Amino acid sequence: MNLMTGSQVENAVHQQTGGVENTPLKMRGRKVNVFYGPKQALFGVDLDVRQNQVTALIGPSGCGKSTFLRCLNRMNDTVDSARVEGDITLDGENIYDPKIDVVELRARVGMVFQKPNPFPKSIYENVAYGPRIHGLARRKADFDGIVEKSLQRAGLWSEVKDRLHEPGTGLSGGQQQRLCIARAIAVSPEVILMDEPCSALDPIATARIEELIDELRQNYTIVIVTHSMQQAARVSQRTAMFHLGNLVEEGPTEKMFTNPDEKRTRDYITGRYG
Ligand SMILES: Nc1ncnc2c1ncn2[C@@H]1O[C@H](COP(=O)(O)OP(=O)(O)OP(=O)(O)O)[C@@H](O)[C@H]1O
Repeated sequence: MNLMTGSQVENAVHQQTGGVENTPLKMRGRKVNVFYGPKQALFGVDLDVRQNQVTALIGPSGCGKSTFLRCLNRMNDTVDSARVEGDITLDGENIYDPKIDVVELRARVGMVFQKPNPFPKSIYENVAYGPRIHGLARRKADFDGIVEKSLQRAGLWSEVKDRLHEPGTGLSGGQQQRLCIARAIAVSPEVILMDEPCSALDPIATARIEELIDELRQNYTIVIVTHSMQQAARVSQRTAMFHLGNLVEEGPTEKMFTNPDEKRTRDYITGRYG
């Protein structure tokens, strides 16, 4: 884990381009409990996610960050032993309501994983695949437009525009991760969930993704799990601290990193445990 001194945290927070304006609520979790078989992994988590902000989920390994993230687009449905209780809404609508179409939900709430995982297809097809299965385009020109716009937004277009029909797996790790971000963007999501998106990347590729996250929040709402305190401080406007399946506290990132209410948060961000 990366540790920060107090002044490093303050520098990172102050380098942010955006403020902590109170944008509208996008997603809301209330009394969220998650069980894997008999083992409870989350205990009554209440957390709001605000539109056009980056919310960072931090906390020691195994505290439930990824579990909470996966609740937000029902990825836990794919884990046989997982059971989710409580309320989670997207624009006020309960995403666990039986009438919700989960495939459509996952287009609205997209996900980028820890390890870049492009399909074994061309760069173009990696991006065009989602719009095709969701019926978002029919004519080639429309697909071409979506592919270009998504790659532009993911900051990859200029690097790949002359090799769109080469395999996505031939790109560097950082480029593959931006391709995965383009793939998520291609189906016009409202929220993008990122589970440690830089953990497999070198510092230069990481810096590029962090800049991109800051640009993306103009158009999307982002929730990111990270082990890097510098990253949370640099990219997020709000930070939520988890410990042993509980939400310890959440608030504006600047406050969380400079003057948290809870000792557990202070100890974690200053590297006293984790
Ligand atoms: N598929 C699963 N089956 C059983 N237990 C699980 C499963 N996924 C997670 N857990 C357990 O739930 C708890 C929370 O795990 P989770 O992965 O959400 O934590 P985390 O904070 O994201 O951890 P890390 O930082 O190490 O990724 C842990 O005790 C973990 O072992």
